[in-house]
Amino acid sequence: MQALLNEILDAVRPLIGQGKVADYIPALGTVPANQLGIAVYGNDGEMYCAGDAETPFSVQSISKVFSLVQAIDHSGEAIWERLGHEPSGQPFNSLVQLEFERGRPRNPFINAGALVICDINQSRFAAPTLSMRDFVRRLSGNPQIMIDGKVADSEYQHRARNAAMAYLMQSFGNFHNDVEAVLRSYFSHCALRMNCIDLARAFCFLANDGYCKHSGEQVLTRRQTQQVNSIMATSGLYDEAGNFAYRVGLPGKSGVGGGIVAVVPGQFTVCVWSPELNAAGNSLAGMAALEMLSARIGWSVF
Ligand SMILES: NC(=O)CC[C@H](N)C(=O)O
Repeated sequence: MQALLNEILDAVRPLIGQGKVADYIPALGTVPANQLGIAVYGNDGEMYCAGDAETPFSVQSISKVFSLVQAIDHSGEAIWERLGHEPSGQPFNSLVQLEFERGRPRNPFINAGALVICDINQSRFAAPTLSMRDFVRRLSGNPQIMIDGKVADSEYQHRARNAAMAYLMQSFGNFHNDVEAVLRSYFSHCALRMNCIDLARAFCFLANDGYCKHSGEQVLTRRQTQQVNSIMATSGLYDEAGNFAYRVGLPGKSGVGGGIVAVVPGQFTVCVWSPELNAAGNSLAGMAALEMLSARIGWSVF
């Protein structure tokens, strides 16, 4: 495995230069593009990593999985009255579908859906940002994980599009808390700084029937775990979810910080990171690395 990871990173490194680091959030635009890391964490507790696997980055939309899991844990099936679990076929920050569908987002992994999930959690937690930070610290086994205040502030300064979505949903009666407060929570989740090792560990319960070994927590039931993985498989990479299923064949979740996490149910979690994105907002070299890994090991769930 170790040799394979080194080989894959060498093979995909030449792709760096062909994508574009996200700069619509100015604090992300300054991240050096020339970085590439990968971590594979087995259910047996073995960790393999290569490249910049220990360099923290902004998890961005990968946090949408943690928010969804918190919402399922604390609000249960009722959350699906507020949003769906259908792929959107639209960019992650699209507004058009939201108006047509009367303020009910297609799924929890596009921005509108994640904002509704944060609104649901805002009603449940006295301190949503701290609850989230502590949740990921437990899941990853790393008590040093922090929220990058500069990134969160930068996102809040440039919140027009996310704010538009939230206010549109409020106009349809699908938003219950103060919009600005929920936006703050959402941005602080996105601004969590974690590295590939942290994320591979934090997602391991999704490869292990909902049980997180190192924290001793049954995070989700077996059935809920299958459901979250199914939404990752159909919607985790926005309008590129089909391409990801075709090329990688695993439940996955990406973020505009350049991270992608993928789950091999019953076996492994993988996190790959490289900041340059393709046109859909997914890590360009990261996709290629996961495709090679899944092809070489025959990991597709399909
Ligand atoms: N796809 C992403 O990672 C988007 C998250 C980002 N914080 C946003 O709201 O635009």
